[in-house]
Amino acid sequence: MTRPYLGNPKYTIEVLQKYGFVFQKRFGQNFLIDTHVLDRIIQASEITKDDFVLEIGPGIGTMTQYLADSAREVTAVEIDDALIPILKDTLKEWDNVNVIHGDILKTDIRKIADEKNQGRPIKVVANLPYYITTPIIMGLFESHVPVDSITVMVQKEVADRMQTGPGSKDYGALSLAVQYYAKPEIVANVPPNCFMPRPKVGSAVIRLTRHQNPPVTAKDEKLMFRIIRASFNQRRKTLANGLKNSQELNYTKEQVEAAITECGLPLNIRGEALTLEQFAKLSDIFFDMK
Ligand SMILES: C[S@@+](CC[C@H](N)C(=O)[O-])C[C@H]1O[C@@H](n2cnc3c(N)ncnc32)[C@H](O)[C@@H]1O
Repeated sequence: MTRPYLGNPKYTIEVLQKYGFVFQKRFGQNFLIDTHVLDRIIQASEITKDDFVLEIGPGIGTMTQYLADSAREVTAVEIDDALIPILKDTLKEWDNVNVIHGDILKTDIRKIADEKNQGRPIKVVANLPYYITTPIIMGLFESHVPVDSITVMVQKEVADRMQTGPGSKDYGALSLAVQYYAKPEIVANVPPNCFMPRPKVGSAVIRLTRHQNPPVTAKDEKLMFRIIRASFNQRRKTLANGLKNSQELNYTKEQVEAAITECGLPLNIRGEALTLEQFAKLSDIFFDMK
């Protein structure tokens, strides 16, 4: 039989009306209603029939249907109680989908990867709830869950921040953190009319392909990220001032200035001018001072 695919405004409205569904702003609910965008996400994620896919926030199951067609198996984690019976209905024709009712930030993703994919790297695909984009992505990287790639719809501005390099106004702690763990590539810009309801901001699909090994090695990864955060905390200040005034670090003015000089950088340089390599070098200098 022909499966009842969602992914266009007519079927989406039919499902919403059938269940009397009310959108919850607090859950960042903007459902995709454009088949071209769905095709582009599936294509960019390069899913094959060997892959296990984790979807975050399936909504009414629109993208889940596409993922289930392409992947070996899909697990989708959805927080909203009201969507669980809807997903049961819209996904009933697919036997390779498992829906977990819960909060992704409290979900043991490593356990899912172990049970469903024997601990091998999984693919993550999602139209993310924008209010928790950064904790979701950083949580996936920092917890060292085996992940091959993350292909996600995010706010356009956030996608730009993830992809950009030194010197740009968008460059910051998020750019460096993402680029330490993965290679970012914006694969589509998506206007508000591709969603129901329409978000107030533009969106973009970004693919983050996990590095086998980070592009730089720092003696203490956590220290390097504390230094990065401190450097961007006060954007208009120099790197030296950011580091001196940081609550997270505990270095004297003399130590900070000595480290910056040893790194071969001028004392008036700003954090946004440094590459990941330079932050790693600076972090090692501080590490050796202890
Ligand atoms: C932007 S919508 C995407 C819905 C669907 N994937 C689509 O593209 O049409 C985000 C989804 O994430 C769900 N969500 C929000 N916060 C969540 C959380 N903490 N854990 C799991 N799902 C969440 C929302 O209820 C919603 O279904």
